[in-house]
Formats: sequence, C-alpha cells, structure tokens
Amino acid sequence: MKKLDISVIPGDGIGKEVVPEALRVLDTIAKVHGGLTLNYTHYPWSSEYYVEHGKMMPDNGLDLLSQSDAIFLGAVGDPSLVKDHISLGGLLLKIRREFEQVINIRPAKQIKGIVSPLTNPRDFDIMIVRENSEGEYSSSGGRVHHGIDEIVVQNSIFTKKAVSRVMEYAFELARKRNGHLTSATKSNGIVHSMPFWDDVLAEVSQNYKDIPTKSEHIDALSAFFITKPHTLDVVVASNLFGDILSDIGAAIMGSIGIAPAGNINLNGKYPSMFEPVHGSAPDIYGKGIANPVGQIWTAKMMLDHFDEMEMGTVLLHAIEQTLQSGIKTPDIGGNSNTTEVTDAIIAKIEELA
Ligand SMILES: NC(=O)C1=CN([C@@H]2O[C@H](COP(=O)(O)OP(=O)(O)OC[C@H]3O[C@@H](n4cnc5c(N)ncnc54)[C@H](O)[C@@H]3O)[C@@H](O)[C@H]2O)C=CC1
Ligand SMILES: CC(=O)C(=O)O
Ligand SMILES: [K+]
Ligand SMILES: [Mn+2]
Repeated sequence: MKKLDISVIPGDGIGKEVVPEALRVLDTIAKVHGGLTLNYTHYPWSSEYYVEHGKMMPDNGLDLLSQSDAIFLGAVGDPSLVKDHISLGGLLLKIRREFEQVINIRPAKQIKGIVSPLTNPRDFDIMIVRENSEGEYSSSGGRVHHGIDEIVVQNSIFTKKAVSRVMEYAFELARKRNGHLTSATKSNGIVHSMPFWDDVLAEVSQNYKDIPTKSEHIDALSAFFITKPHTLDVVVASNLFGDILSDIGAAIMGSIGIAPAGNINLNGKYPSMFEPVHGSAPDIYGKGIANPVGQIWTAKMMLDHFDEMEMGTVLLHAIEQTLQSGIKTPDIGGNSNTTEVTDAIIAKIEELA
C-alpha cells in the first residue's frame, strides 16, 4: 500500500469551493486504485486567518507542511480583507520560496470538450516552465520618503544558479517530449538581467545541441501564443513572464478556470506544491459556479508527480468525457455548477477504471 500525506490549503475565495471537490475526486481515485492511501491534513490559512491572527500562517506553519509529501493548494488572496502583497507574500510565495520550489510547470494544451476562443487553434500543446524562486518577484527593494518625494526601488534578482537550473529543466523536458525550446526574453528593453538570461541560455544549450532552441522577446511571444500556439512546445520564462504567459495559455485553452500547475522542489528537501493557475476569483465566489477542472487537473499533476501516471490518465479522460458530454460551468459555456461537474467526473472515473 502506497501512502501519501497531503497538506491541504484551500486558501481564499473559490479555493474553498474547488479544493473540497478535487479531494472528492482524489478519494475516488484512491478507491478505484486499491493500493493508494491519501491522508489529508487541512490547514485553514487564508486572508480570514490573517484577520484573526495577524499572520497568514502560524510561526511553525512551514514545519507543519514540511512533514507532508505534497501540498495541495487552492488560491490565496482576498483584497477586501488583506492587501494582496501581504496575503500572497505571507503564504503562497513564502511556501514557493522557502521550500525551494524553484520550477513552476504549467501546461497549456487543447483538451477535448472545450472550445478555444481562437478561430483556428490547431492542436497546440505547450508546457510553460517558469522560474519560480526569484526574478521579478523578489522582496529586494523598498519605499522611502513620502508624498511627492517618495522613491521606490524594486529589484529583480537573477542568479546563475536559478537561471541555469530552470533552463536545464526545460531542455530536459523538451528532450523527453521530442520537442523544442523557446526562451522568453526582453533583452532589448531590460538591459542587464535579460542579456544575462540570454547568455545563460546560450551556455546551457551547449549541452543540448539536439534540441532546437530559439529566443523570442516577450511581447512578440505573447502574440504568438494567440496567432500560432501550435508552433510552440516547451517555453522557458522568468517568474513574471511565465506568470503572464500561463494566463494567456489558460485563456487560449478556453478558460483560466481549467489550467493546472505544479510548483516543483527539485532537491527533495521539501514537498512540492500543486495549485491551479487561477486565483480566488472574488467576482464569482459564493455562487457555486467556479470551474473545478483546474483544481482537478492539478490533482492529476500531483498524481503524475508520484508516478501514478495511470490514474492521472484516467482522471484526464474523465475530465474530457465529462466536458464533451456538455456538463460544464458557465465560464466555458455550460450551465452546470461546481458540484454537478465534479459528480460527473467522479461517475466517469468509476466507469473508466
Ligand atoms: N496562485 C494564486 O493563489 C493566485 C492568487 N491570485 C489572487 O486572486 C485574487 C483575484 O485575482 P484575479 O486577478 O481576479 O485573478 P483570478 O484568477 O482569481 O480571476 C480572473 C478571472 O477568471 C475567473 N476565474 C478564475 N478562476 C476561475 C474558475 N475556476 N472558474 C471560473 N472562472 C474563474 C474569475 O472569475 C475572474 O473573472 C487576487 O487576490 C489575486 O492576488 C491571483 C492569481 C493567482
Ligand atoms: C501569483 C500568481 O499570479 C501566480 O503565481 O500565478
Ligand atoms: K492558485
Ligand atoms: Mn498568475
């Protein structure tokens, strides 16, 4: 019997709606698998927790999480209660950084049953590999003086170690997919860090001469995600560029509500964290119509991470067949609610397994 201890953090907004649904799906997977036990430990850390305790998680929060095999998170952020840089900084980004989850992988590919907003999407299948520990999302900087004299400095941090690491990961993935690599740059405008990024790419690519590689400026690349996504395969990007590209990737799939992601720790010292690309969606929270597919597909990524590929495949088929049967939430043109979609996916898993 394989046993996995999962820390569960629904977080804010629709995270609280889609995480319990995805756990029902995971329970079904464990049941049909027969040799897999999933133990959940639930943590209520969120913006509401902050209002009560003055912090996003307790002081020993990271210690508690470090005891699990993986973290399954919904979304963080409720700007009506706590400013976003405090809430995300004190929980989501803290975990990514402290647990050295240095890579963020975010697939964007056509799945059956969802119509892309593109007129001619072709059969795109992109994997965004985002640097997840530094870059533009750094706490280096500050604000001094007040009023008209106020000065703000926000530093981007790019280290040889992290940049070469994310590129190696992306090259390895491209090799595994028999694909090619596109690097997102902006060396025509950001004159220190991005030429450095390009230099590291050139250096690392020496070890991957079999992988076709090119570099595109982020502005043009953003357009290519819309005009010719089928020409892209693995895309390696800095923290900010990868964040933006992955929302575009989600949009061309059909909705940000279906896109999954994994924050991967490579050195085995800490657990990896799985969470969908989307945020807490305050505009639809409480209506019961959040698309659960992003969180459920994220569960598949977590199963894949633990080499439960077969179960992951069953799960993706169940998602696709459910959507193809027309059971979907309003963001992708349906009129089912969160629970109805999840129920249908669960029934499909039981049928397929
Ligand atoms: N990783 C995380 O936890 C993230 C957290 N956030 C936080 O979430 C809050 C809201 O941010 P936004 O910029 O509005 O981004 P968002 O991703 O929460 O929402 C953007 C749009 O997509 C829709 N949407 C998102 N997920 C959906 C789903 N599962 N089903 C149907 N529709 C869905 C929303 O209704 C909204 O119209 C903020 O506090 C923000 O900082 C934002 C992005 C990522
Ligand atoms: C914070 C955010 O938007 C993301 O990680 O996707
Ligand atoms: K999220
Ligand atoms: Mn984002």
